[in-house]
Amino acid sequence: MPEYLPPNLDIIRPILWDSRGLRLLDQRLLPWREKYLRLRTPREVKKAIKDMVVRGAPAIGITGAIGLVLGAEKIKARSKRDFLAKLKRIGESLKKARPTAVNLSWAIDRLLQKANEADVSQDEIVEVLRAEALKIWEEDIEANKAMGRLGAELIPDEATILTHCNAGALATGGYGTAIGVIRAAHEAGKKIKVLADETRPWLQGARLTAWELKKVDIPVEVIPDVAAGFLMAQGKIQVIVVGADRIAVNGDVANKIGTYSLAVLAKENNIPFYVAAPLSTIDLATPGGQEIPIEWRDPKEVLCCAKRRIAPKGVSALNPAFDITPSPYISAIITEKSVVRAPYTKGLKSLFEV
Ligand SMILES: CSC[C@H]1O[C@H](OP(=O)(O)O)[C@H](O)[C@@H]1O
Repeated sequence: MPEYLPPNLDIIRPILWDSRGLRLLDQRLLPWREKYLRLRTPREVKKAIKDMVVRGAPAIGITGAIGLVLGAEKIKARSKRDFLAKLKRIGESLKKARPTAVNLSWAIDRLLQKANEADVSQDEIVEVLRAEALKIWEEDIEANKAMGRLGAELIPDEATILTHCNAGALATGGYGTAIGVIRAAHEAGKKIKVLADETRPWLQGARLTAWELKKVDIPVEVIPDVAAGFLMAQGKIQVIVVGADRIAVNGDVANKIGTYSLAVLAKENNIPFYVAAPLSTIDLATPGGQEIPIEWRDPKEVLCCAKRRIAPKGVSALNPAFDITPSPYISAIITEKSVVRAPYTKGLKSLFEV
């Protein structure tokens, strides 16, 4: 059974792919159980992304791309034109799984463009798409390691680093963006330790970041989200590094809900606030944060904790999954190419100049 995996696969593997389909580490069950779900169709992949079996901007981009390949393998078409039209419909449907992270639409559009450009037979297009999906995956791991190296230079030795949500190997193709910076600083011999916001309501920090950092032997403690400001004011945090789901061309950042509050508190306490993200998360077509679509999820995610309802029946909840941090609150954006500082529009655009 051939496996389709990048050569530089990380030790933490949320995504596995072989000729029988796609296997996803079910992140809803971590840290209690390490169980893989097998998916064979784009519909199953779309549901897995929507239900957050896999989550994190680059990881859902890679997963969406593989979902498109799974669909392409099964298309019955009368002509290449018919094949491409059916492929596009599958891609457009996958894009709708989650709206905020630009990586999902970016990855799907990259494969659709590759299919349209390929001057090969319909069967050969599937091979082209499979190769492109793997290339996206491999590029993401390399990008994480490159931004890790660049970001680690910003981390003081013996620093306590606060991070929010999970921007690690579980959220990417491997190694991580914000967690990649942390891993690189640790691997460079810096005696750092991490405070992980629990990140209500989905608890990506307490459940996923703590699980990841423990696996790679990086000291980590979980804190309630609401404790971050106090710990900053007490001088217990020297630097903050978070991931991103979409970065507008002016440097405004969409990231997990709670990020904006951290950025304002960081500025108030003169603590550097860094965003680590690959170029695939930068969306030059989005002028500013107000144009980024924010996903609102099921209120039940707020109203329940550990499968028990924590609010009285008849009381609902608001559950915005992301917020927008205006660029003036961001000290720098760490990418695989360079560390970009204000003025962000010029710096971010220059990353894409050939
Ligand atoms: C490296 S992208 C990680 C990014 O995605 C997370 O959101 P979710 O868990 O809902 O997919 C969060 O915003 C992280 O910063």
